[in-house]
Amino acid sequence: MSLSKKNDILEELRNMYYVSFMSKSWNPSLPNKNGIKLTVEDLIPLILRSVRVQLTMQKLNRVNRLPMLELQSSVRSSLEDLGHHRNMPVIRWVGIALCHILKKNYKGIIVNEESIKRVKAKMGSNPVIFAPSHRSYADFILMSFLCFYYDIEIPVIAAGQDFQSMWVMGRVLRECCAFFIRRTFGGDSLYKAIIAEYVSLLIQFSHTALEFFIEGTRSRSGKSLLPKFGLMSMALEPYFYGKVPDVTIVPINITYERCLEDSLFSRELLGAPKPKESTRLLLRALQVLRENYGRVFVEFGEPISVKKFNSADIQTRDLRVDLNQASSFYKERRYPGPQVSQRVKDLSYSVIREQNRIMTFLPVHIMAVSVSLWLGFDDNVPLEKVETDVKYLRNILAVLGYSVELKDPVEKEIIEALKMYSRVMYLCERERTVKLHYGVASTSGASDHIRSSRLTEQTLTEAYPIVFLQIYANPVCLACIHICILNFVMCTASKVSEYTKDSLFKDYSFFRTLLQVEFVLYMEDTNLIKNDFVNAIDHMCTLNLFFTATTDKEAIDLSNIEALRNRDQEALLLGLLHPFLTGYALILKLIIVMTSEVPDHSEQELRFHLQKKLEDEISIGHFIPKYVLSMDLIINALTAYTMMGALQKWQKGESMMIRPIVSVCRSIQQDLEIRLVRLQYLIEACYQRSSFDQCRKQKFIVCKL
Ligand SMILES: CCCCCCCCCCCCCCCC(=O)SCCNC(=O)CCNC(=O)[C@H](O)C(C)(C)COP(=O)(O)OP(=O)(O)OC[C@H]1O[C@@H](n2cnc3c(N)ncnc32)[C@H](O)[C@@H]1OP(=O)(O)O
Ligand SMILES: O=C(CO)COP(=O)(O)O
Repeated sequence: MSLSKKNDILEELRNMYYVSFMSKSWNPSLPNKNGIKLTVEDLIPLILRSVRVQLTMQKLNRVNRLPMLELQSSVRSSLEDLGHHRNMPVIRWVGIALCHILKKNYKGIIVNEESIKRVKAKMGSNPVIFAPSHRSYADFILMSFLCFYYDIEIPVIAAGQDFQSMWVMGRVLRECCAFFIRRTFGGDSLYKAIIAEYVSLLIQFSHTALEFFIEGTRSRSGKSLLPKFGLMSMALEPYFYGKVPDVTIVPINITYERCLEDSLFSRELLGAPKPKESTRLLLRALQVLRENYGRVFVEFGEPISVKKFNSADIQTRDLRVDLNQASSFYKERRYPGPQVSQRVKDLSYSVIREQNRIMTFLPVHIMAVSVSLWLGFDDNVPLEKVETDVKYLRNILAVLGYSVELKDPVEKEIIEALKMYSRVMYLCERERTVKLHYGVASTSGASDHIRSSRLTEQTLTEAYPIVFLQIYANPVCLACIHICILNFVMCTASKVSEYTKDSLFKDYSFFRTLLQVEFVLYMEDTNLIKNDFVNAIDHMCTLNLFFTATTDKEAIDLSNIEALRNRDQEALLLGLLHPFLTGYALILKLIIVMTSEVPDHSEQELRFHLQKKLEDEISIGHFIPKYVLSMDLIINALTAYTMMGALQKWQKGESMMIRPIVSVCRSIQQDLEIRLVRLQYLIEACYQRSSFDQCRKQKFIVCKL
């Protein structure tokens, strides 16, 4: 439970006139006092004259025979098109509309003020990057709104180009400090040079913060996504060129009690395409936003000084180069180079870790874990069972150091949360059980959208509420991932008592590697991996799961193993991994079968093929969580298997092709499957013992993988 001072800014706004709040006289603090106000008009001449853009234009002129004047005017016009403005009257008007929308749809916007104060105290002497988590469109709106509220200059924000084409809104966003970038730069060297220079100049000379979403897109699954390195690398270039003394990166976490896009995300995970950004859709969405979206929690993380981060390594001094060498650096494309690239990677993963460390947990996250797990056995989950699980998980999250907003009596909180999600789950008062509403997929205002998925109507009907719930359970999996892996390894080992610290570490590392994409687990820092392992063991000692503390650092104490086992907690932790490991094992099996007939597939085609095949597996009646149908899980598994050398990818024309390396696939399969059968057996045993007796029980069939 967090002791920090939390302020509900909506409570204050409710007692104010929006117009007077938004028209207050405003003297914001400047993230970088050495900088100046910069908009696109100031930047255009600097970018045109820059060594980088000049050299790129000269090359295009030489190689492609494009006239210099034409190139210059194309740079100017694309900059006029993509660049940001800071139009205070527009920001204030947008703010007035926002006050109304936020007040209408949210119960509270709860901000850890201490965390903002800490960040403000560290700001001022060098460039600042705001790096929020990205789970909703509401993220960037809230960020700018909070900056206004807490008197911090509005940040300049990197927005995807798709927003630019929105009628009127594209213009409005630009006036509110957004600049637009393509989602991917491909081989367009001039475009890349323009954006790199734009970002570099902002970092060097702007007095405001640069904000961007390091994940590059909203996570549909509630978990983090792998970081993108492109923008981070550009933003840190001035530091590595010695043009700025330091850069401060501020990781930020925004947690929603109910995410505006949860229905949409559930449909997208089941294979429906993302609707294109448009003002018409936005207005329609605003009209239908009549539900209660609960509270939002905002936490600013510990600011990361890039200089300090780097000085942890003795070679850092070599990484920074003399400004006078810039021209030869651009010519020879020596930035970033392998060492800087590694540092950018390390930093980017650290940002995601910090965003996750400061997550807030709400009743819905915790109860979603319990309901999702037991729904695999029965359509009715006893309220009493959910309550016990919620108490266990609350304790686990608190031991892991997370902020948990869940008071006693727990039952009351669960019932309140159920009301907020009444579209997908409800309390059956008579039986005192939690049930799901099936069939909501096509009645939730977008039947055509979900039908564009390739799955059958029946599958969609059944899978939609489960995928919806899993989006809320997923942050808990992310938070508990290290103890989940250790618990899984211990529970499913053939001879637990024979484990040494080394052999345990080996198995932990194997499953960490398998889940590295799913849970953004960094694999390139051996110290970090060891630390995570040791901390997980400590946490398990505190939770009385398997281990007791020992004075010998290299040993683990397994002497008391049976006495320590708490089967209910074990089952919950196993349940957290169940959908992922089942999905990964099935995907591997299906790939081997499919590719024995046709060895090469395009990645795109393979994803949809796999989703259809997984649907068949589910329909045969095996005990398989329906979340395995999630496109996010399928894509993550394919990426992880590629990283592990089980799949080989290559470009063929426009398509990315995939082929399995069967021997590697089989060896992973062996390690995975035997343990999975044990996992399912253990969860079932827990189900049989627990308080489900009053409910109808279905025959449990262990999934044949
Ligand atoms: C009062 C209230 C008012 C309210 C008022 C409302 C406010 C209203 C504001 C609106 C605001 C809207 C806000 C929308 C929010 C989005 O739209 S979020 C989506 C847009 N933002 C982002 O995507 C940011 C993160 N993305 C990136 O960083 C991506 O890398 C990029 C830059 C988009 C490019 O992506 P990509 O082409 O897929 O490439 P990627 O793999 O990342 O790598 C690109 C380059 O990085 C290099 N690279 C790769 N790895 C490394 C490494 N480790 N180290 C260094 N370099 C590396 C590669 O070498 C490559 O370079 P080249 O080889 O091409 O030279
Ligand atoms: O990233 C975005 C900015 O909010 C929007 O695009 P996505 O739909 O890819 O999340």
